[in-house]
Amino acid sequence: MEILARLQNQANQIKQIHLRDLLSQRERNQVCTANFENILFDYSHSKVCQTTLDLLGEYAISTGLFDKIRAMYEGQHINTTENRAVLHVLLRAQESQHPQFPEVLQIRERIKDFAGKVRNGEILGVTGKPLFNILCIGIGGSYLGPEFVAEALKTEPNCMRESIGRNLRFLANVDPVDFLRATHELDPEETLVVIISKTFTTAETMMNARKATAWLTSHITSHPSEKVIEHHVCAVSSNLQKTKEFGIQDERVFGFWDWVGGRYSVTSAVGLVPLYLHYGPQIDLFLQGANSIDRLFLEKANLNQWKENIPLLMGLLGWWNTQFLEYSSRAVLPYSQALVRFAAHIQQLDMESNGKQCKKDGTPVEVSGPIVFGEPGTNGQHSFYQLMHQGRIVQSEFIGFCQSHSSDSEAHNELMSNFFAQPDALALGKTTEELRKENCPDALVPHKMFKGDRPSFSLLFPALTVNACGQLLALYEHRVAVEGFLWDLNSFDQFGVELGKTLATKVKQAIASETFEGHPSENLLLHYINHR
Ligand SMILES: O=P(O)(O)OC[C@H]1O[C@H](O)[C@H](O)[C@@H](O)[C@@H]1O
Repeated sequence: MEILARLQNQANQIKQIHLRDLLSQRERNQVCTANFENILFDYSHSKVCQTTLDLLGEYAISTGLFDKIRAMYEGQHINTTENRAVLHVLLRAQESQHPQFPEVLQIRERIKDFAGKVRNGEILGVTGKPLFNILCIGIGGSYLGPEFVAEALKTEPNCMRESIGRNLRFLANVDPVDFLRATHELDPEETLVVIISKTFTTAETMMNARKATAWLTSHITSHPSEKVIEHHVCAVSSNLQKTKEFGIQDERVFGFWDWVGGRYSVTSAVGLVPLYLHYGPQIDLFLQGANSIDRLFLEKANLNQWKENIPLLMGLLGWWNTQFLEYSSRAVLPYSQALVRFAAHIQQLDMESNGKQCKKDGTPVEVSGPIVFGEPGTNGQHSFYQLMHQGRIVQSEFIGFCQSHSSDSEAHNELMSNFFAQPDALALGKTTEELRKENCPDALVPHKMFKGDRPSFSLLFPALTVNACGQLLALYEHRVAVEGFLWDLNSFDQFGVELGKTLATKVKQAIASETFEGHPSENLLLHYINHR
């Protein structure tokens, strides 16, 4: 029988076996783990057994998954619709034969040198003040990843020390309110604006960039505006022509390459410029962490070792859950307030990569990437976990840390007790018999029972160090790639974001001329004009 049919058979069978029963098999549970540098990946709470794993491995081989992974690292143009390589792994490589690697190192060194000089006061604002504030302007991939990392490291003890007296702000939304919030109480004389845009044409970013330069030059009037921009603005982009046109000197522009996709650009200058400016050389460890997972992912992409390859397992399980068990949504649940912006980054990474309608060859797909959402625990428990326990079945991904950034071990234990309890509650549920034993009134039994059988996996790290933050990033980048490879999608383009942008331009013209007759949104537009 064809492998896909056998997987389908296996899915039909395992759907009949409650997770309670799967979890009662201690030997099975012990097999359902992988460990790398003391990161424990435990997928015993997923709907898989030994046979499922064997079939998933067989499918991975038959579909050329390992070759696809190697092709990515080799720089083959796997982003076929844009004819580009996908080489974000090169950005954190320690060594490489790739012809562009010297350039990668050179930019990295330039960023570190520039950041070091800003931090030690060698580079000052135009009026001679230190540049304590970094205002990053960018959106989508030029914003979400850097913000997740900046937040994750805010309370990491070394980073906390390195960033005393400094401010790192992000401005993404074209909503003028975001501008007000991002610049609130910032002294322009002490502010360095970093304009981050791969294309340097994104409407929101360009509008905010123009506003920010106007904000700087209107406040700092002691010097000509070109001088103010020269001292207070730098850029990250792969479009050096556009940065020049904007008036930014080349030595203040940190480039990257078309083989770095926006949502995969955290370890390019997109993330490195803000992060080195704010946290200093600590960020070396972030790159090392990402690199350690890159090596794991590549080195164990083979027949004998794939069960030790955590990102590959995460991808296989995600694909299995979505394609065969038909769970259409996924919750990313870090038990760490420091990861407050992690889910936002993963939403873009996952949904922009794998939310696709056709395969690489253009044939339509019925199922592709799931809906992704998330929130740190325990906050999420008091919000949407109700649905996860008694409503729809959501593939849940728990991320926890043995040690906290804080020395309050009592509160950390409290947090982590929830991290351990929730996957059990989802999987085991609570039966009517159990409720009756507790003398639950009959009328309440249907409301209080939990069917259970809801799958999850858990990633347990020793601590949210700078290194671990890089590891976490790379784990998710590669799991998304694996799922895309299994579906045979191009996970590296994003044509689905274009139509809305085009229509917005037309609406802007309609608003300017106040002509909406026959417009599909005529009702709303008229209301807007009348009430603005
Ligand atoms: O970095 P930029 O060129 O400004 O692009 C910013 C973002 O906008 C686009 O619309 C895409 O949806 C994202 O993938 C991209 O990261």
